[in-house]
Amino acid sequence: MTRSIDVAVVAGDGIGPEVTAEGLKVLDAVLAGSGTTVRTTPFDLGAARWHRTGETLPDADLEAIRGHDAILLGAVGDPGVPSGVLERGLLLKLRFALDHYVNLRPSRLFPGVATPLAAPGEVDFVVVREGTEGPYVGNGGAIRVGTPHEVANEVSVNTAFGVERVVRDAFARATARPRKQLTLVHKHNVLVHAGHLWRRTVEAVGADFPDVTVDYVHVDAAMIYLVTNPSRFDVIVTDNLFGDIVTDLAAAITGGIGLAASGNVNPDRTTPSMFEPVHGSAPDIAGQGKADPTAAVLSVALMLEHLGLADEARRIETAVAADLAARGTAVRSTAEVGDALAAAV
Ligand SMILES: NC(=O)C1=CN([C@@H]2O[C@H](COP(=O)(O)OP(=O)(O)OC[C@H]3O[C@@H](n4cnc5c(N)ncnc54)[C@H](O)[C@@H]3O)[C@@H](O)[C@H]2O)C=CC1
Ligand SMILES: CC(C)CC(=O)C(=O)O
Ligand SMILES: [Mg+2]
Repeated sequence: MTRSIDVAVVAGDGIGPEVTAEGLKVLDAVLAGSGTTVRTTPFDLGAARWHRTGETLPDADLEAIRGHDAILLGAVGDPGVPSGVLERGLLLKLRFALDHYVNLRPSRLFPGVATPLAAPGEVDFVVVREGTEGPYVGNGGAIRVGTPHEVANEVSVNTAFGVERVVRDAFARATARPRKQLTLVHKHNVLVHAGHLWRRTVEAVGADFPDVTVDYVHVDAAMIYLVTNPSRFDVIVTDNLFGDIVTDLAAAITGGIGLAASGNVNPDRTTPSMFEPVHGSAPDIAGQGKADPTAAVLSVALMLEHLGLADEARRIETAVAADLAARGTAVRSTAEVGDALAAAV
């Protein structure tokens, strides 16, 4: 029986459209002849739309996106748009409105990939970053702006409901992995209110997962271990801000930000989940055909896995692994990498 999947595409800004084009190329190639067809709908959202109309994510677009099976996003953010307008008004609005409470960010050091680490060992962990709360909710404000007496607050919101559901998801992932180990990363020695909620929640939920070994690392020390002993991590669960920071370092130690994929997942499947590279719009290299599209391609694999197309996801990962192993020091354009991966799947 033929199956059809409907993907909303928000290519966005900077290198977003460049890497997304390669992701879609590989998506088409991997589904060719598979019995699954894909229909993609591009959404004109990002800096160009904002410049033209002043809009970031109007309700009509959000509702149209909601009707798809999944979303593929490139990146948003542009030097010509005030910082935060697109990041909050488009990207975070999508994550919050669609209740993407699990921000899934796998980190794996593929064979043959250069790492800045002296002794990496085997690196294969996943960060389960909370996606709808923390300091990113916009619970803040400023007074006396621009004066020497300015006061600016950005309050981190952590609800028992929100922490419990993401912690439970992280435990479920840990229990399904061979090592069955979960590390809570936080800063409960200082952030005692939020930190203790996270700690108590991990303790309580852990009782339902007796086969999972649990430990705790303060976020500052986690930065040490990610560099000195990343093999110690299997599943990391953490809040929205810490997870954002941890996963850029995780990318850097596993071959660079151009390889790091992510999923903004609604595990309850009441809304379409959204898949995107961990990186941003990289205005410093935009338009030069230099961006590595591998992160976007691996994000397509995460999307296929989420949609129940595990074989196709594995084929993409296998193609990426082979491509990375063969890369050496050759410099290839964005399209050359995409073409090679599309041919390989
Ligand atoms: N998910 C999203 O849409 C995100 C958007 N942003 C936005 O992107 C803009 C730029 O932010 P930055 O802090 O510079 O982060 P960035 O991730 O865009 O770039 C950081 C560094 O990584 C490099 N880089 C990024 N992606 C690459 C790729 N695929 N291949 C090779 N090199 C790559 C860039 O050239 C730059 O040197 C800002 O407007 C920011 O708010 C940042 C992070 C995530
Ligand atoms: C631009 C931020 C809202 C997002 C970000 O840096 C991320 O999700 O990694
Ligand atoms: Mg980030």
